[in-house]
Amino acid sequence: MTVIEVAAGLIQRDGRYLIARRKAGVHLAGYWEFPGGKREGGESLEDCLRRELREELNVVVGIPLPYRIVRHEYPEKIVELHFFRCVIESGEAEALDCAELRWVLPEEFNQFTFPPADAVILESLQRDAIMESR
Ligand SMILES: Nc1nc2c([nH]c(=O)n2[C@@H]2O[C@H](COP(=O)(O)OP(=O)(O)OP(=O)(O)O)[C@@H](O)[C@H]2O)c(=O)[nH]1
Ligand SMILES: [Mg+2]
Repeated sequence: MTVIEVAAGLIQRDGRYLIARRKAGVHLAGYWEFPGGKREGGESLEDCLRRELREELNVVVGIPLPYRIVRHEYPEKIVELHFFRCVIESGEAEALDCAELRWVLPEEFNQFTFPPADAVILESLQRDAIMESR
């Protein structure tokens, strides 16, 4: 099975992260996720992320900082998710290509259903928040 490369943004503001709910009719419909999408030919992962965030949210982000890479096998596909930390440089996020948007604290992540691949990232961000509050 071919591996699908995806770039996803951990967009932080005032201790909260921007999460998006996937639209009906797509892979993992209704799940909450970190905005982003598939890399297109010739594009770097950073360029991919910035394009996806423009398309999905109509925002421009500053230089994305690599956070973690997670490879996950779904029954129908293998994804390699490249998570980047970033902040919005201009624009206010709009739900252009998702069902709903929320700014949430790491301690609230458990109230939302994320794709199984995201579990390690959610735990990691929760740990970071605890460390930063010390
Ligand atoms: N964006 C994003 N995708 C994720 C996350 N976790 C996860 O398993 N995925 C999976 O990675 C793939 C990302 O593709 P996508 O559907 O966002 O791709 P895209 O924006 O390019 O849309 P497209 O399907 O219209 O080309 C999906 O199969 C999705 O289920 C996540 O936190 N963020
Ligand atoms: Mg997407």
